[in-house]
Order: sequence, then C-alpha cells, then structure tokens
Amino acid sequence: MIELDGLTKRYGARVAVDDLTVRIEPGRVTGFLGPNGSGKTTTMRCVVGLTRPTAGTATVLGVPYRDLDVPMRRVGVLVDPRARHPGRTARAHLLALARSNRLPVSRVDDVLDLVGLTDVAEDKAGGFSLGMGQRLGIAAALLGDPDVLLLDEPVNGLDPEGIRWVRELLRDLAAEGRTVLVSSHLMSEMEDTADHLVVVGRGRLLADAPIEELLGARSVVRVRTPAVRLLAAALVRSGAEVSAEDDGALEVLGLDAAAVGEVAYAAGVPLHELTRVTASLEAAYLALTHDEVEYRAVAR
Ligand SMILES: Nc1ncnc2c1ncn2[C@@H]1O[C@H](COP(=O)(O)OP(=O)(O)OP(=O)(O)O)[C@@H](O)[C@H]1O
Repeated sequence: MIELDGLTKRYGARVAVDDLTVRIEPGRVTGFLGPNGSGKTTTMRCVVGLTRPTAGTATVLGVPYRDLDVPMRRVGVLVDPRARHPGRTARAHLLALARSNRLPVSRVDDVLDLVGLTDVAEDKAGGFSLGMGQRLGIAAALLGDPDVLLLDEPVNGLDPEGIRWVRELLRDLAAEGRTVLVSSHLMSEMEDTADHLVVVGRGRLLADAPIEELLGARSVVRVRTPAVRLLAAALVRSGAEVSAEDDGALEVLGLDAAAVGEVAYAAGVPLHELTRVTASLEAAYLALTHDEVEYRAVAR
C-alpha cells in the first residue's frame, strides 16, 4: 500500500505535484499515467524519499519510506536506470547492492536469471543497451523480494519481447499480493498491464479508477434506423447527447444500449442496428489529458 495525502512539490513558481491524494492498493497493477512533465517521476521520488515534498505526505506500508528498517526488503524502486557504476559488471553491481542493504547474496543470481541477464552477468554495465539497463534496474528493484514496487517507465527502451516480459512480470508480482505502481506516458503500454489507473495532468489528479470504469465512462451506443429524425428527437428528450455519423448511424452518449432500445420501442421506431461501442483506452486517456498537456507540438 502506498498512500499520498495532499502531496505537493513546487520548484520555485512551478508546481510539479499539486495536492495529490491517492491510495495505491496491493494485489493489482496500478498504472500511473500522465503526459510528459505531469509530475509522475517527482511523485515517485517523493514516495521513496529522494525528493522532499513542499507539503503533504507520502507513506509506504503505513510509514514514511525513511522509517522503513531495511527499505529494499519492503520497497523495490526503479527511478533512474542509469544509476549504476559503468565500470562494474552486472553481477558486481547487484552484489554491492545486496551487501550494502544486508540482503542475501544468493538473491543476486536469482534476479539475474529472472530478468534474463545471466549470460551477460560478467559484462560491464557501462556497455549495456538501454533495454539491458532497464532489466538490470528491475533486477535491483527485485533484489530484496519487496512487498511494494515503484517502477518509473520500466519498458522505456525495451523491444516488444521485453515489453511483454515486463507486463507478465508485473502481473505475476501483483497476483502474489504485492503493490505495483508503474508509470508511463503511453496509454498503449498500460492497456494490457494495469488493472487500475491513476491519471495526472500538470501535477493534478485527473482520474483514479479501474480501467473498465474509465472505458465505460467513454462508451457510446451506435444505432441505425430509417426514422433518424424521430429517434434522435426521442433520445434527446430522454436526456441523451446524439450525433449523426457520416454513414447515417446515430452515436448516442448518456444512455446504455437497453435504454436506447426502449426509447426506440416507445417511439415506435424500427431499429436496424444497436451496438455498444467501447472507446479505446487511448481515446479515453487523450480526452482526459487533452487540456493538461504541458508541451504540445504547434502546427505550422
Ligand atoms: N529538480 C527539478 N527542478 C526544477 N523543476 C523540476 C525538477 N524536477 C522536475 N521538475 C519539473 O517538474 C515537472 C514535473 O516533472 P516530472 O519529471 O515529475 O514529470 P513526469 O510526469 O515524470 O514526466 P515524463 O513523462 O517526461 O518523465 C516538470 O515541469 C519538470 O520540468
């Protein structure tokens, strides 16, 4: 469990995190989403004590991170995959971490195996590709077999096979009852990974809901009838928002498919199609964050 209560971080006049209050529950993967510069990294850094909040609090397993006895046993963190000595081998890097954090050195080979780096364990980490660096960062986060994982953009630089691997790993870790918080600025990465989404824009909370709920809120009903005007008027009277599609169908927002069918029946209108259309998560996300994008390409 991770709890943020009024968490705020300002850098001069810039508000990086703005009064965030959220509980990240165990047993599921929570996607932490927002456009570039929306405060995700700053929030994670506040949780693990790397950045001091201006106001509010962040706790992990009920206490501030700095009060945890052996933090790596409780919380695994990936915030900067470049945080390693380039001259050390992957194994030496993990061994140093294990020793300095009083973790069993036997875990080193376990996590190297888990992240698929056993064959390059004796190679210097400075020569690693971005994707290999991410794997090493994930290995370090898992070294203490922690209850809580915070991973900032873990699939950055990974190839499709690597992305699938991270996805399955995170789902397995959550299924074991751990708290898994994973940030990304790309909705598509989260669609098959997260159960729950926390969406931020300009440091503020925009949504905190299960993925299905975010999708449901954006779903519409597509309906086709020869009596278009009659049905549109009846639907509007019932409180729906109706728009005409290019192909002659109507798109109805605010009523579910059953309600649309009943309105049509009551109005004596025949239906040739009645379909619930679920918006893609990408569309739901873009609609949520549209006004909150910090850096937008200007059309010329
Ligand atoms: N050390 C710092 N000093 C000044 N401003 C900072 C600092 N760290 C972050 N910021 C600013 O705070 C805001 C939030 O940045 P942050 O890195 O937390 O966003 P993010 O959501 O993680 O972005 P991205 O998806 O690009 O990684 C940005 O406007 C950033 O420029």
